Amino acid sequence: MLKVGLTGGIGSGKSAVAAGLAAYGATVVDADAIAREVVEPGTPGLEAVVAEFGEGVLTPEGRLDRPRLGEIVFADEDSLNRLNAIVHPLVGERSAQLMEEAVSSGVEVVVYDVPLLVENGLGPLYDVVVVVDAPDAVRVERVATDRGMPREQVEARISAQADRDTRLAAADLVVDNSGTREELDERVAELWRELLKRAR
Ligand SMILES: CC(C)(COP(=O)(O)OP(=O)(O)OC[C@H]1O[C@@H](n2cnc3c(N)ncnc32)[C@H](O)[C@@H]1O)[C@@H](O)C(=O)NCCC(=O)NCCS
Ligand SMILES: Nc1ncnc2c1ncn2[C@@H]1O[C@H](COP(=O)(O)OP(=O)(O)OP(=O)(O)O)[C@@H](O)[C@H]1O
Repeated sequence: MLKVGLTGGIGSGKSAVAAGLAAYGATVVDADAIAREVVEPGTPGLEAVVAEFGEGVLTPEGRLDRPRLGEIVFADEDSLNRLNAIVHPLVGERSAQLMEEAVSSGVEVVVYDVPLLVENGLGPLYDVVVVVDAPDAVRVERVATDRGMPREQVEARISAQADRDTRLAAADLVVDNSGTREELDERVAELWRELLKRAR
């Protein structure tokens, strides 16, 4: 069994690679999805976020207003640190549980898909660290076009993350996603062959 840490900056194509690996048979644990679950209505996580940032970060329906909170925290490092201090321990705990379940299920490859692997020093927890890489300008364009996020917001998130060279320095394997989706599919097929080799 091989434990893979999969990371990449915003818009690198990390989720696309994770989906490809899942299709080949890997079990994927998704940190972004867990980070959403731990602040669902009725959770201690959401209560803690509201205690820190006020009712202004809730929608009229009482859900977390994610774009609003994003505007606040990615414009101010201190706010981002305070949000991370609430959410990251909850994500860490739930992820560890799910990773353990996946490992004991007997699957060959378990992938933890996490944007902040390098920033949070999580590399040593994995047998292999895979970095999905594309130039910053390409990432900004993809997220702005596909997700409709304002370019300045994408740029602010890039600034809040490790820079490209720092992330690449932590990689055991790099998936280049500067090209087309078809080229990415080919890279993912190669990656899967390499991971299976290392798992066996
Ligand atoms: C600020 C929030 C509400 C904005 O929500 P939104 O739906 O707009 O973005 P989403 O959560 O889907 O994240 C999209 C991408 O933004 C980047 N990003 C998110 N959180 C962070 C962070 N704390 N630091 C740097 N980049 C981040 C990542 O590349 C991520 O893949 C949300 O990102 C959040 O709660 N962040 C703190 C928790 C966290 O660090 N999550 C990341 C995985 S643990
Ligand atoms: N090779 C590619 N060519 C064009 N678009 C791509 C390519 N790879 C990914 N995309 C698109 O770019 C966007 C970002 O990709 P994806 O969501 O996989 O990135 P991510 O690294 O998971 O981002 P985030 O950190 O925001 O979760 C998506 O809309 C995706 O469909």
